[in-house]
Amino acid sequence: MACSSQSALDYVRQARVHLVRELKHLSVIVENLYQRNVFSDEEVIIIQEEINDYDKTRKILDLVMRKGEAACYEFLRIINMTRKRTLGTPFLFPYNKSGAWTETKTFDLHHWISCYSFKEDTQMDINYLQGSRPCHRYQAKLKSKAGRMSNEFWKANKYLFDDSHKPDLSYTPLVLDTEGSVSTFKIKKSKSKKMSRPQKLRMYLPEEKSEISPGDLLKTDKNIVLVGKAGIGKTALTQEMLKVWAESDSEELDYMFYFDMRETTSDFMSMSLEDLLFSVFSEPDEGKEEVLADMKKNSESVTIIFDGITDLSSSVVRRLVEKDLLPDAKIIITCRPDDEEDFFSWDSLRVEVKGFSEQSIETYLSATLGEQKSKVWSNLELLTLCYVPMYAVMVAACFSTEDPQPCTITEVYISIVRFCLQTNSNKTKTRHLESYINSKGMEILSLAEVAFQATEGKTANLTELPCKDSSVLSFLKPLVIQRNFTERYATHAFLHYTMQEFFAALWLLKNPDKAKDVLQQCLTEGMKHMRHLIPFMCGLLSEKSPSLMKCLIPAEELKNTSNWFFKEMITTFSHCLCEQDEADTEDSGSDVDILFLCRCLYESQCPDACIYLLDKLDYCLDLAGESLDPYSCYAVAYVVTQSKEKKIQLNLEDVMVSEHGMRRLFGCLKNVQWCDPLPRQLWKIFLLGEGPMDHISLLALDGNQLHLPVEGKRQLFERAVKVMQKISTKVNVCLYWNRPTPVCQSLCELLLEAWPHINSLSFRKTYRGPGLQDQDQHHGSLGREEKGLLLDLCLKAALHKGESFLGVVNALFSLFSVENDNSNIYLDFYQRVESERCSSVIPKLRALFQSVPVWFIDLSERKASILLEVLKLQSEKKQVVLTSWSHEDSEVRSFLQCLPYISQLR
Ligand SMILES: Nc1ncnc2c1ncn2[C@@H]1O[C@H](COP(=O)(O)OP(=O)(O)OP(=O)(O)O)[C@@H](O)[C@H]1O
Repeated sequence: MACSSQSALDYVRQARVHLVRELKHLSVIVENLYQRNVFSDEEVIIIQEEINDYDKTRKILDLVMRKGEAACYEFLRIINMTRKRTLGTPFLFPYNKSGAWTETKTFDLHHWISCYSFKEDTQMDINYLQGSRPCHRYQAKLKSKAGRMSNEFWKANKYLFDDSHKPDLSYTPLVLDTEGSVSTFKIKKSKSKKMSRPQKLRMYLPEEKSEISPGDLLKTDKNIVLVGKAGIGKTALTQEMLKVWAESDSEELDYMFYFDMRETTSDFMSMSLEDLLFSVFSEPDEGKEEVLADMKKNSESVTIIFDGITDLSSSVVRRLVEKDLLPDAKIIITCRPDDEEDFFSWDSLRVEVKGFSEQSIETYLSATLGEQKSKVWSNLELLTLCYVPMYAVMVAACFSTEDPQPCTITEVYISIVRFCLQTNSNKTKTRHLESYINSKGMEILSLAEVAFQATEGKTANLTELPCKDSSVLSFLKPLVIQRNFTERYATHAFLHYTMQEFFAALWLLKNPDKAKDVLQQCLTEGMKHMRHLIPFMCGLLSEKSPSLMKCLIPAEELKNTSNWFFKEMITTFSHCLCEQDEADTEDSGSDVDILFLCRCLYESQCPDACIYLLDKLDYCLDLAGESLDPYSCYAVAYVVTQSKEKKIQLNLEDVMVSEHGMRRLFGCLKNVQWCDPLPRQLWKIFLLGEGPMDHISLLALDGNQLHLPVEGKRQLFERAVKVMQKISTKVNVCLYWNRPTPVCQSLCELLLEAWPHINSLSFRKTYRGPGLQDQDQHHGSLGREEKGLLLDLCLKAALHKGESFLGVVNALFSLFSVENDNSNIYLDFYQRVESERCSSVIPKLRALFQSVPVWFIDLSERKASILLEVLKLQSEKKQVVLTSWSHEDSEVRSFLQCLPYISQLR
């Protein structure tokens, strides 16, 4: 290696003979030398006047060497920084396998320049021109076009979102698989045990194996085939590559072109390279020939993207792909799996675009929906549907609108179908879409038919493809099924199973005679999966649905079907619900429950059908034990809200609801009977729910009352304390006993901590004890349980509350409304202290008992010895009123011992 003290002049001189032969892009070298003030204007002219490149090179070298050491050093720097262009392609063979220089006649200028040891100087930041000015200007033009195209691509779908919720759409990482071969589209017939529906749906989510970014793909110098299903993100990926390139600040002179083959294929047929690059994409503002020549000479600096290629019928595209034109250019093509065949033998990197991983779906939904994300996130069907980015856009767009516009699941699917058709009809304007759907009616309905047959046959593989129309194919992906080692067959499947169910429902509406059978099938063990078609049928029958249906099935036919369908469905399913109730089995096998019916009716948006169902259910919706995602809450709230004249009885025992769902349910509570145990159920849901809940609204709903059971999870009571501490007004606490039991420790702790925030305490018993009715016991005499609770609390206060004990006990007495009867409760308290052997607190009781002016005692019920102990504790004699007498001698004797402490006896 040369050392830094090495003379630049000598270094150039030694290589002069090779440089004269090899140097390329002389204009670049001259321009850089001129910029660095090595050459003057006159010298540049002198060089340009030389006739051929050989003479030009000699002139440059001679002039530089004549100018001495500094000029040669500058020359070497320029060669070093522009070596890719000025030294041409490097030779590899002068080195042996271990990298040592071998005797050879060829002098490698790349090696030569890399051996010169440059000073650690500031020139690193200087921009050296890599090509002529027109080339650099053209590169800048292409970069600005690439940036613009990418921006326009991401903006194009913004119109789908509500004006108030327009998100900034941008690239979200896609799962890119470079390991798979064509066979990744194969699926093996699994003999493993049956999977549940959630398991099956989760299978759609691709797993991220190794993260590959668009930037990584740009860096590889291989050609690339991006293969993926319709709407999976191939164009988005190429647009992101354009953006990354446009924003890169590398000094390299390179060029990038993008062609949307769906838009331009027909024009490409007989085009020249120049026309393709300059006329179709972008024309240089100056030096057209020079730019084209530069690209031809340095074809490794050209990248061309052909997006959505279906064949190689255009000769210019074929010649580029086959390396007949621009042999070192990097060609990137995107195609759907069906069209990949033409590129099997192409020397390229195959990248399968697999869509969004679960993580990316979350990122995408957070970016587009923010907090509203939970509406989609909690619904596995919709969540897994979003692995196809084109579907994710529509899901996000549908849910981006806030209430009062309800969005049913069917509406989301209809929007997706319309969006796919629009994209596939070569971006037909929305206003032309209707006629496009009309013209494709046959194809769409034939797809619906195969969807129905497959669903009925419990398979996702479509036995036969209805047609090869692209509008139909955009919902499908090709599959190769491996029957055994030797046998395979090609088929198709929907991009998502729920899409198949949607189309199957569509077919049923075209063939309503079959719908009755399907309703019956839903109730059988073997065919219960058919129930997933019913909500879609209801949604498609809805008069509010966007106009997909009217393009496919005459409105009259739909009306005829809806006239009987909802009633038939409710009768069939509610009958099955009654049978379940009678059999009282948890698992009837049909999986049709009230929640399912509510979902169907929400999809239908049909108030009459809701009333029909409520009537069948006696206006009672029992949702006990259900887990209600936000969508289910929308559905329940919708059904309840339809009952304007009669209030609904709602059972929410042990129901799980998210905060978002709760907000929905709140809206319908005015139509619900507000009585036990609903308030307690709601408080339980609120306090045990995840995420922040709107406690203020719940308190406001019911006279500032907080309802709590006397037994429950610790978290329930801990959160209740926090709620009470947070709000400024005191709350009215209502405690529920649903069996005769002491209250749990956590409740005691709550009351001892939160009593300053409690305005009143009331008690309700929801059990029927001997001689007891359902009770609502407010102030007044205490029942056994309440008294037990009060004494527990007083004892705990005595044990743990130190100085503040008196204040706490008095506050508790007043909360339990026992002022008028206090002497009895004091005796009870003393008795409890003794029985618990807490003698250490007895001295504390003196101050408490001091305030009692008269002691009342019923000797038929209480031992006189207790009175004696209590009287002894006090420093002065007290009045005693004896309300009943004991006939036991020992009691009489005990009482006589009290006399010295009594001032007056009545
Ligand atoms: N990585 C991504 N990040 C965010 N949105 C994406 C992404 N990929 C795709 N999308 C969204 O999905 C829509 C469809 O994607 P795209 O056009 O890239 O699909 P495609 O694979 O090229 O489909 P086709 O085969 O029909 O051409 C895009 O308009 C874009 O809104």
